[in-house]
Amino acid sequence: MSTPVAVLGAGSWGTALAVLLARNGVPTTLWGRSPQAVVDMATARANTRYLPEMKFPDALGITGVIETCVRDAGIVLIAVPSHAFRDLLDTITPWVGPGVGIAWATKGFDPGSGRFLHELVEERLPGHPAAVVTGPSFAKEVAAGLPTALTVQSNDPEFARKLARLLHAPTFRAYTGTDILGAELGGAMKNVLAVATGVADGMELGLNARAGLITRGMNEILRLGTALGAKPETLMGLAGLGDLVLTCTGDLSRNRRLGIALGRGVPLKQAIAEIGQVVESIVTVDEVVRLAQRVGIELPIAEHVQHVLHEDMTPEEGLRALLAREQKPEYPD
Ligand SMILES: NC(=O)C1=CN([C@@H]2O[C@H](COP(=O)(O)OP(=O)(O)OC[C@H]3O[C@@H](n4cnc5c(N)ncnc54)[C@H](O)[C@@H]3O)[C@@H](O)[C@H]2O)C=CC1
Ligand SMILES: O=C(CO)COP(=O)(O)O
Repeated sequence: MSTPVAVLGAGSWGTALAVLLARNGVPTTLWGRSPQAVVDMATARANTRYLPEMKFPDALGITGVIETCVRDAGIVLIAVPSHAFRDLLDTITPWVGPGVGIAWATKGFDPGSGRFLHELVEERLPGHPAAVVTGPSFAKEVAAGLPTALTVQSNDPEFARKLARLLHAPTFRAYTGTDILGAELGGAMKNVLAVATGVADGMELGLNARAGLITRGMNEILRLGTALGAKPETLMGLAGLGDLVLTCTGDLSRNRRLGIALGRGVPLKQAIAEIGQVVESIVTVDEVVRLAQRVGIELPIAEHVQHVLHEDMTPEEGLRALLAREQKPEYPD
């Protein structure tokens, strides 16, 4: 029998991954925080709030009891928002068995400390195989069975291969690698940059502006990533460029939709409420800017997204300030 997997977090992404695993014949249990949501999912055999279109296979277990779920697992896959990651990890740490692999599909940093999620995992569960599962993957498209490619980057190549094998399906390709930091950085930064392209599109600034922002955004990912030790190939791969393109151009993206709403003049609070799901850029932007300041890297687009999200700069002022920056070489010689 295949390794049992506990998927923690029953939002749209945790649900999609759990269903994918269960359809592949992997014994999978999906844990949700809300008792009512757990009852509803068990009754409807679907996550009617977050991903109604994806019916649960009979074999998928649903639970509200996190301790048993984690104790019974050979792999724990965390899919809660980044703001909930540290507390969840602290909760489950005593129940994780020896050698159990820890994976996460969360995109972002530990808010407040700005630490990478893999640092939290390695600190609490030293010696365990650890992996980030990331890449261009809208839950709704996975639910619809549309072709998707993502990457599993791990400190343990055997664990990466195993997890990728469990996820791999006829319309779901899972690649592997060893650059956790690069993959995490790409997945976090693309959310911030998607707000910028969303703002430009909301202001109807045209396709040239969108392409310019995506490309200069990629430059920001590359500069910060390589300064922190990420591999350029990871940043130019599924976890970086791939997810940047998806999130900056795909209207299913909540981060892009936030930008579009702001660009159209919708107030921040109203835009967040209308989206009604996690919008990671709101917390991630502060950590990205802080991280860049720590290593002395300027990130004009990310910094202006921060001004617009948190410092009362209007989208118009943000874009005008970006355009008014001094002329410079496209990249250092
Ligand atoms: N939806 C997508 O297409 C993708 C999402 N992701 C990432 O997955 C993570 C989760 O996002 P989604 O599932 O999309 O969010 P969502 O907005 O669809 O659902 C959030 C879920 O997290 C749960 N939650 C919130 N606080 C919690 C806590 N303290 N403890 C436990 N559960 C808690 C909520 O009850 C809800 O079930 C994010 O980091 C996101 O960037 C990554 C790839 C694709
Ligand atoms: O990470 C995602 C796709 O890869 C989902 O993006 P949003 O969180 O912007 O919806």
